[in-house]
Amino acid sequence: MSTLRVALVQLYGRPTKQECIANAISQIRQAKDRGARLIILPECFNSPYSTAEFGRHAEEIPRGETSQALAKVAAELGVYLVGGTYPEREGTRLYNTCPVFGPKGELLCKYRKLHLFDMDIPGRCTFQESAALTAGDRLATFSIGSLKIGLGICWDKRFPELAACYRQLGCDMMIFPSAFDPYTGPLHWDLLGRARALDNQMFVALVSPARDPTTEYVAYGYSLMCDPWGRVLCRAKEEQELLITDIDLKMCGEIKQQIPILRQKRGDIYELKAMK
Ligand SMILES: O=C(O)CCC(=O)C(=O)O
Repeated sequence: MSTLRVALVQLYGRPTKQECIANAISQIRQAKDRGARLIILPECFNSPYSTAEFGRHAEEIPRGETSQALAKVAAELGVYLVGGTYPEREGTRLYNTCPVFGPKGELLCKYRKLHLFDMDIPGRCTFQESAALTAGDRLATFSIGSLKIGLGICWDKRFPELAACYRQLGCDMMIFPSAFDPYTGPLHWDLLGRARALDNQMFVALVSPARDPTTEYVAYGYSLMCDPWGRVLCRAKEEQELLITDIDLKMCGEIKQQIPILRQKRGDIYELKAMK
């Protein structure tokens, strides 16, 4: 496999969970029709992005209705499906979780957001995910052929150590289902995606909900894919959009030869270690 066709599915929220799922599935089918093998949904795609709503929308993963619907469509279409994120319930705890389904509908892995989004920019954006959610406690990867992919969620991309740990584990791509806001979006979205890609010489996909000014939390939009050179390969606008891109996997090996920074790390002076 030297190229991989990837779909970044930027979705509007819908009034009910069932309508959100139906909208996602219709876009997933279109992505498959356009040849995508890896399909990625945005953060919190089946629920309003609101600490007051997470509990009402939460479900067990993979037993809940969203996971069942995604597993079914992944198996029917034979695709790799990164199920964006949705609120997960386990016992009394809630998590912001990204499940990944394989082409047989199997759950390949699930990742729970490690760094919770607690931001306070007065008059611009205040959000306290930690008031409702528990943070995850481990990394998660899956592979498509020889391509190893690491998962993070939105705020996680602000932590360069996380992407660097995935790099150490051999990942050549990171996927961040995300939902930046219209204040930090223009300032940091591209920059963080490009920086994580360039630092680690990997592809980086950021997938956002579409922008809807009528919702309590307004998402930025502008889903994008960066290549290992730190270039933006493709970028959505603000509306719902299905973004399809072919990534050239040879690029990962080439840049590592040409700019061999990963081999030049000074393990005798500093060290980075993934604990789990
Ligand atoms: O990092 C930001 O500016 C926004 C983060 C966010 O929206 C999230 O983690 O869901």
